[in-house]
Amino acid sequence: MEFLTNDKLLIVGAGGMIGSNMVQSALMLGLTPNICLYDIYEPGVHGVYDEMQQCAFPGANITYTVDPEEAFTNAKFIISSGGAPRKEGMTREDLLKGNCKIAAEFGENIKKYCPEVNHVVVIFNPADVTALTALIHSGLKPNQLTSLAALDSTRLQQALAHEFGVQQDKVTGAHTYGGHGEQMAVFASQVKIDGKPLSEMGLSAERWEEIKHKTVQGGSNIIKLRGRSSFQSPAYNAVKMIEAAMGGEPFTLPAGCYVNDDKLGFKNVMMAMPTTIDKTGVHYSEPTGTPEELAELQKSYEHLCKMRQEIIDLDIVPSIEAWKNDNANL
Ligand SMILES: NC(=O)c1ccc[n+]([C@@H]2O[C@H](COP(=O)([O-])OP(=O)(O)OC[C@H]3O[C@@H](n4cnc5c(N)ncnc54)[C@H](O)[C@@H]3O)[C@@H](O)[C@H]2O)c1
Repeated sequence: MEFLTNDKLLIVGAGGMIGSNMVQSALMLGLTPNICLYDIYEPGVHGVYDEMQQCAFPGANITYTVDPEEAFTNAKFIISSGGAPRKEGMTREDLLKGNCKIAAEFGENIKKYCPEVNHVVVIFNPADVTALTALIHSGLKPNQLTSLAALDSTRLQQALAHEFGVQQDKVTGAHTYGGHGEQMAVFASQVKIDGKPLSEMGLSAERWEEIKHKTVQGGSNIIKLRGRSSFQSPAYNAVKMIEAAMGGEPFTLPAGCYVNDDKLGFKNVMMAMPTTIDKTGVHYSEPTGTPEELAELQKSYEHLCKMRQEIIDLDIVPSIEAWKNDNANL
């Protein structure tokens, strides 16, 4: 089997639903034969390892461990879903304290065992804040660490495709920016349906509000339908992000990235932006939208700043002025 690279890919949380699906997706897409599965729960990760071996992927060199040193050493690419998922009735923000503590340790493991890592994707929620925590503690450059935010956009794309009865990939520019939570900013002005601007499709303002609501509640809806948090779509999209960082097809759905930009007025946050991930890391551009959309984005940014303050108050990360002591790249 042909692989994109031979570099070591570490999957953190590999015993869980997203993690185990990522291992399988990475092998099916031929990313690398060298995949290490890491989790704190031995029977779970052991079971996933056995299953993956029993798939008998040609050329695969899969290992598993519950020892962070063994896991992180020599890792060149990392994806982490290693944290608690939300249950019915919970928001992503409800996971903040526990998962941000895990994110701080995750960042420290990177700094200690694999400072030479190329790219890291953080999935566990609230992903913008866990990713920010991991970035501060890891010492990595901002373009080396992204968070999974794309599902909000693919949910919007799905809803619009259903609305107009078109194939999903005929809906373009369906993007959400800002936080990956209840306060995300859903943008309509760049959307095209089979090449035609959404504004010319006769969609009522009321119907658009319903579609927006459906997009924001997309993750909760999966929990209602399946009795658990989504796992196939996050697994696939996170693997596509890391594939892009390995030099495969660039990833162009919005990713969460570090933004500290005087011109845009967004300072010291991780948030979804118009982005491209390629072999050189993540690159963002300025979001284009109507004044109303940009005002929504501003609100979403302010919500992220509030959550950032919570992790500062909890002493999970230092105050912003002191971030440089942990990470000279910030
Ligand atoms: N960003 C997104 O779009 C998105 C989408 C869906 C789910 N999620 C989030 O992804 C995370 C994982 O979801 P899941 O469904 O795979 O959950 P899961 O419970 O099935 O798996 C999580 C795994 O992480 C492991 N784990 C816990 N703490 C760990 C640590 N400190 N180090 C290593 N491993 C650890 C657990 O043992 C478990 O095996 C959740 O936080 C969920 O909310 C994010």
